[in-house]
Amino acid sequence: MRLSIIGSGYVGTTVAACFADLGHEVVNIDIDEGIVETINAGDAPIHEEGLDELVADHAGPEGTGRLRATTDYAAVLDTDVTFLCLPTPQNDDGSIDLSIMEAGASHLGEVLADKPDWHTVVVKSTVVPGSTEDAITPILEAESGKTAGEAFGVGMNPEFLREGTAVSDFLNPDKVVLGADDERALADMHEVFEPLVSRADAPVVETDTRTAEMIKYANNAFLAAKISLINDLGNICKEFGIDSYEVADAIGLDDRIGEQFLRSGVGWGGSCFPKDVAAIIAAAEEQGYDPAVLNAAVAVNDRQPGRLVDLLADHVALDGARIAVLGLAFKPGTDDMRNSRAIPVIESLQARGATVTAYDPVATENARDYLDDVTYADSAAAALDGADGAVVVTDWDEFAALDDAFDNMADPVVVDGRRIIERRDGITYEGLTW
Ligand SMILES: NC(=O)C1=CN([C@@H]2O[C@H](COP(=O)(O)OP(=O)(O)OC[C@H]3O[C@@H](n4cnc5c(N)ncnc54)[C@H](O)[C@@H]3O)[C@@H](O)[C@H]2O)C=CC1
Ligand SMILES: O=C(O)[C@H]1O[C@H](OP(=O)(O)OP(=O)(O)OC[C@H]2O[C@@H](n3ccc(=O)[nH]c3=O)[C@H](O)[C@@H]2O)[C@H](O)[C@@H](O)[C@@H]1O
Repeated sequence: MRLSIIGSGYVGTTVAACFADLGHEVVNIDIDEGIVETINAGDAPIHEEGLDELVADHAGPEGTGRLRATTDYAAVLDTDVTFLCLPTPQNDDGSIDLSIMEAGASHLGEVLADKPDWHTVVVKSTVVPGSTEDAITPILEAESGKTAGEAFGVGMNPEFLREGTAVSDFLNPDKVVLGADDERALADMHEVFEPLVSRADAPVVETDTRTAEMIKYANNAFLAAKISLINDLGNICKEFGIDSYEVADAIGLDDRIGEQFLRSGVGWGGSCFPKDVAAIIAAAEEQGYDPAVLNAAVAVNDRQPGRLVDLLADHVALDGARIAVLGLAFKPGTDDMRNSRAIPVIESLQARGATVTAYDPVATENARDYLDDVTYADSAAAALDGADGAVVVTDWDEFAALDDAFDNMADPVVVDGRRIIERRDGITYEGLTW
């Protein structure tokens, strides 16, 4: 099929490259000319394992030609289905900010006015229940002068990929959720996903758009709350001198609990859990419901960075100290700094008079946009050299291999927020929840 993917960020680029790999003809539309040029040169605009290869295979000079990028929305006219993969950030009060989606829908609607035949528009961005029906569809209708269900169809297809493993998550989904209030839109979505579903043998959940929207929030809120619960329990373990990872390993054997997402530590960050939990809380409150568990999940998450710094302060006088921060990205495998726990950790260290030398294998450039007065080291060993203490914020594998580097610290105190460093002789080691 011929697909247009609007937005070439983490989701849009991954989805576009994977659909091209599955045999579709795909055009990526983004307002950022740099991103468009990068894709057309055969390179991935973001750091994701396997993405460079896919973009090179299909958009590069030697590629199949099944993937290209443009800034021109008119490219939609030569396609059958459009996916909206635009950002859905939060307002100051935590509620969803749909303005970018609305702007995208408006451009798309203008173009659809000139489309002679049927077209299906699929909302892939994470949007609160009712957004597709009440906000996006009316804009498409107003700008195109056409009626949804007659000239074009609208569907909602939430995305569950994780950053760092985006390509493999997209190609091996646990489920594919197809939300539509229109039979033809649903049929188009089935046709788009057919090569993926048959290859991955993934279950398909067919539902209406509102339920599809809610499934996405329920999925993220459940996972975020699961981490906050294990963090809460981990904090209790720490008070008792118990290793929360031993406890987590045991409870994870209960199928009803499951072993995944039980890694306690400095908490959840990233571009989605924080904003999505905030958005569904705000949406629930707007309906007059107080989501007590989700509010508690946020409260526990907000406390973990401060607990990490407090633990370091138990061993190191922070005022005037130089602290090494290992890891900046919100999780390993990505250069994404959005809502990284490194931000509150570093700000708290600085507020307490410490200076910070930080190291991350890939996120340093992005970190410069989020943090002030940080010195960036070229390696973990260089960050640790002469430091008065260290905290671990991201569980990059390479930190597990550190050994002699700790010997060069002025004071070898290591507070681990991710359980990646092994206890060893010669260092004072504290785990956040163990
Ligand atoms: N990042 C992730 O792992 C996941 C994100 N999501 C959801 O997917 C949506 C997109 O997220 P990301 O891909 O992370 O966003 P992103 O910020 O990485 O990328 C968005 C892209 O849209 C472009 N853009 C902005 N306005 C535009 C416009 N009017 N027309 C065309 N392009 C425009 C930007 O230049 C950027 O390249 C959000 O709703 C997010 O919650 C869902 C699952 C996973
Ligand atoms: O909606 C989204 O954008 C995505 O949000 C998350 O994916 P992502 O944010 O990329 O990363 P995760 O692997 O879920 O990690 C999120 C945060 O939780 C933390 N985490 C994760 C697992 C765990 O056991 N403990 C823990 O603290 C990570 O360090 C990270 O800061 C979801 O896992 C995806 O299914 C979803 O599509």
